[in-house]
Amino acid sequence: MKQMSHLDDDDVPSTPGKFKIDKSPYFHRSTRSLPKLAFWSLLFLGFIFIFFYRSPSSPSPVSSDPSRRSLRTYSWGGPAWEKRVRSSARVRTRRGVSVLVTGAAGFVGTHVSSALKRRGDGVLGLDNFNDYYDPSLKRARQALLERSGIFVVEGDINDAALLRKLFEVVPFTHVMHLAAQAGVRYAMENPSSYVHSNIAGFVNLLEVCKSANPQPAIVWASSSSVYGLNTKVPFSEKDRTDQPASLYAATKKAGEEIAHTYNHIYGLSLTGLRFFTVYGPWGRPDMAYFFFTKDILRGKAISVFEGANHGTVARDFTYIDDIVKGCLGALDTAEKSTGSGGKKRGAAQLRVFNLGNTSPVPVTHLVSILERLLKVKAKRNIMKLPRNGDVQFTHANISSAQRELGYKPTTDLQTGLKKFARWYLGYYKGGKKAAS
Ligand SMILES: O=C(O)[C@H]1O[C@H](OP(=O)(O)OP(=O)(O)OC[C@H]2O[C@@H](n3ccc(=O)[nH]c3=O)[C@H](O)[C@@H]2O)[C@H](O)[C@@H](O)[C@@H]1O
Repeated sequence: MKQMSHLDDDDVPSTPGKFKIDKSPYFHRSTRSLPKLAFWSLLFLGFIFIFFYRSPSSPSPVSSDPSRRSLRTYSWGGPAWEKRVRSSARVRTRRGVSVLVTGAAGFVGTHVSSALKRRGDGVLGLDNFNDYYDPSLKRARQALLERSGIFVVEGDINDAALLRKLFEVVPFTHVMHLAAQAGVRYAMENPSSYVHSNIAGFVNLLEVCKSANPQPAIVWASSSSVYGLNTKVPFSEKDRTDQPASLYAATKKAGEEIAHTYNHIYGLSLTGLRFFTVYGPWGRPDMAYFFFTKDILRGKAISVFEGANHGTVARDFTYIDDIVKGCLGALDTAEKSTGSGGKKRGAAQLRVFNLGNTSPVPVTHLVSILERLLKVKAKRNIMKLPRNGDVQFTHANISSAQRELGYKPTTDLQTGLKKFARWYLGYYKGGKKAAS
C-alpha cells in the first residue's frame, strides 16, 4: 500500500545529538524509575503507531486552511485495489470506451459516470472528497455509483504518482475532467483553492496524459463565466473572453489557454465545455437554487440580487440531463490524441462548446417557481448585485454544440426544478433533515 502523507522529514529528528545518552537524566536515576520509563515509552510508541497507520477510510483531519484540504492522507495501491480499478474500468460493449472521470463524486461527475456505465462503457472515478460543501452528499453519490459497479478512487488530481499509476493499470481512451474548485463568489474567500485545483491540478493531469501511452482524449469542464463582463448576447464561442469578473472565471479561462498549449505541443485532443448554471437532483448545495430551497423551507429570508436601476439578474439555467447528453456527445465525437512519448505526430483536435439552455430566466422567476413547488412563500430580501464576481446575465448560443455534438436541451426550468424539488424533499426527508 502506498501512502501519501502531509508529514515531511522535518518532523523526524535529524540530529542524533539531540538524543545523546550520556546527557540523559534518566541514566542517573535509580532503577525503580525504569518501569515508569518503559510505560511512557510504550504509550509514546502507541501514539506514533496510531498516527501513522490510521485506517485508509478515515483520512486525516481536514486542515484549517481550506486551500490545503487536498493534502490529506490518501491511501491507494496494492493488488486488491488494482483489481477494483481494472474491473470498474472494464468496457462491456464492443464499441465502448474506458473513461477516467475526475470529480466523479461531484454533481456533474456522478451523473456523467452513471450514464457512461449504463451504456456499457468502462468508468473509473477519482475524487478528493474535499469539504467545500457537505462531504456526506458526496459520499451518498459515491454509494450510488458503487451500486452500479463504479469504483471512485479517493485522491487528488495534483497527485502525479497516483495518476500515473491509474494509467499504468488501465489504458484509458478518454478522460472526463470535472474535478475543480467551483463557485463564483467563494473565490474571494479562498483564492488559492482555485489556483490549486483549476490550474495546478489541471496542468498535473495534462502532464500525465501527455506521457500516457496511448494518450487519452480529454473532455473537461470550462464555464460560462469566461464571458465575464461581455454585454453582447447570446454568448458565442467566437466572442472575446478576456474580461473575467471573478478569479473563478479567470482560472477557467486560464484552463482554456493551457489546453491550447498542451494540444499544440503534445498533440492532446482537448474539448472544453462551457457549462451554464447547471442544476438538478443531487446538485451542489452552494448554488442559489439549492440553498434557496433549503432556506424557503426553513422560513429563512433569501437574498435575491438585482442589477443597477432594478435591472434583471438572469441565468441560462441548464438541466443536468441535458448537460450529460452534451458531455457524452463531446466524448463520442472526440478524435484520438496524436502524440506519443511526449511528442506530437500531427495536429490534434482542439474544441470549445457552450452547453446552455438558450432561454435565460430571471432569478426572481426561479424563486416564484420554487415557491409554487414547495408550497411555501419565500421571504425575499431584494439586494443590489454585490461586487463579488457575479455577472448580471448569461445566455448561450448553442449552435456549434448542436451542429457538432448533436446537443439539444429539452428541459425547461419549471420541469427541471420539479425534479430537483422531488429529489430534495426525498433526500432530506421532506426538508426536516436540512441540508448543511
Ligand atoms: O454557469 C457557470 O459557469 C457557473 O454557474 C454557477 O454560477 P452562478 O450562475 O453564479 O450560479 P449561482 O451561484 O447558483 O447563482 C445563480 C443566480 O442567483 C443569484 N444569486 C445568488 C446567490 C444569492 O444569494 N442570491 C442571488 O440572487 C446569482 O447572482 C445568479 O444570478 C456555478 O456556481 C459555477 O460553478 C458555474 O461555473
